[in-house]
Amino acid sequence: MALLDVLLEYPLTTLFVLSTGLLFSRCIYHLAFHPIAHIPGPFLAKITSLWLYYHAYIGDEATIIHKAHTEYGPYVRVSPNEVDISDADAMAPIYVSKGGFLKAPCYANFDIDGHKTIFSATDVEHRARRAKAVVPMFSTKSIRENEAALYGCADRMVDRMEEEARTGRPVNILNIARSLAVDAVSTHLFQENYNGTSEKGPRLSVSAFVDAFVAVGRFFYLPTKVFIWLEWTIEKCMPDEHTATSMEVVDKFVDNLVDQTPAGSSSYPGRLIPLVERLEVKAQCKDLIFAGTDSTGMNFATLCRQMALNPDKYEVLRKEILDNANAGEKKQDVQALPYLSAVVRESLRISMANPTRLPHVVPDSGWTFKGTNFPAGTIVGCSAHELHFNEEVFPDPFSFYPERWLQENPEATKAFFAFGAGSRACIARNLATFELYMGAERLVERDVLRGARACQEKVEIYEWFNSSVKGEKIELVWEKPRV
Ligand code: HEM
Repeated sequence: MALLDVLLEYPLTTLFVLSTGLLFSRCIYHLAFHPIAHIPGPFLAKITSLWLYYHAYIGDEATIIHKAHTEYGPYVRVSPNEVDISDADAMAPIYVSKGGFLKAPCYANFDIDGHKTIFSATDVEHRARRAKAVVPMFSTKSIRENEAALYGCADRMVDRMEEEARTGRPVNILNIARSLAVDAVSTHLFQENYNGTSEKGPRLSVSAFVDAFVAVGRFFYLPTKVFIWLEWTIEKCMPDEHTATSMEVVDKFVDNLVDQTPAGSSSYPGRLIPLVERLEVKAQCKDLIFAGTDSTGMNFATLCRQMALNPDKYEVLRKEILDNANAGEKKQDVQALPYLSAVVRESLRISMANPTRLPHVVPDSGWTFKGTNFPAGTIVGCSAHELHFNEEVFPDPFSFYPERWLQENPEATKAFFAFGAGSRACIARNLATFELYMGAERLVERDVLRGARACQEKVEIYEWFNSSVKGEKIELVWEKPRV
């Protein structure tokens, strides 16, 4: 009774002592008794998820986790219940075998307008119904049948780059690469060209919309309820005119597209209309505009920048492409050209369009990997940053060196993670790869990159789920403007 009297007499002190005690015992639990207490990691990451939230927010997640791997080895506990694995052998069990582990619940933070998308859905059945309807559009056959329209997009992109190069001012090739990407996605999947390549402004009309989704990556790991609340607060307290305008432009494009698409049409929205309500079809289309514009844009801009930085490699590529163009009956499909293939792969390896972990959940049966136990419910994953910059597999990993792909190299092939892996790997990898090949082919054929110089010494990024280029520019300048 006496203790109770003391506690009631000093309520604030009591509250403080109780909450400190609770917090302390929670830390002890996470450090010593949690089912993954045996996995090493930074002290703060072991006791609280705030460590991961913070590094995701400031955009140095991949770098800081890399440092932790050098200290702790291939498994790093990055939050009380989450492990980052820097071993390519882990890709098969996590992402591939028997459909792989399920995506982690935090993918719900990428839902659009309250709808689960093909990308964000964690439920296999939910995703499968929608994906089955649209997956034929991503086949090589379907892309080949639409080749002429897609090359039209590439030609307009080259015209635009040539026109901007002539000004003698720095040219934001990220903007131009994004315009190719949005045109290719809309032309092929929506059967309606967004026409980004014909825009004249310094920033593509779709860019602020895309960047707003990219910025969701800052909060990727937050519990979804917290995320929704935070997003709402940011929108209300810090409205951004650019983003609002861009959202409106994209909404209008998608509204018209979906409202005018008849059920049974062979386009992407037409295939979804019989299955789900139109509001969801619109959300699925917006998801493609985001996913398709951002990653392909970043990769194509990286390819152009690397060609400008490496004139000797550019000459090798140009010779291969011109020889092929003049080969008459022996002309090969561009995707069979070895040096171009190596340039595309190396750009995908080095671009860091998606640098961080793709988190999945260990199933009820638990998982033992190379003698280490990961209990059911643990979130595990690999990242492109760890796999692509592993110097044992890719010597001098930060250098652009297409030649590393010219010889058979099973270790490098195994570690290639640009599109993820397994059943949830990028649904559009054929389309994205085709865009990179045809864009490069057309640019090099017309010799547009000759004389281009990279303006930035280094392209710095926020290491979010989809990386964001600091300053939103990757610039080249043509010192002797092309005539
Ligand atoms: C070079 C360009 C691209 C790269 C590097 C890329 C990368 C990725 C990666 C890493 C994933 C796996 C994400 C995860 O498991 O969490 C993914 C999934 C996805 N991507 Fe891409 N992507 C590219 C282009 C595209 C394009 C052009 C589109 C749409 C037109 C697209 C649509 C999607 C969708 C819908 C998913 C979810 C697939 C699923 O979960 O079933 N991507 N992409």
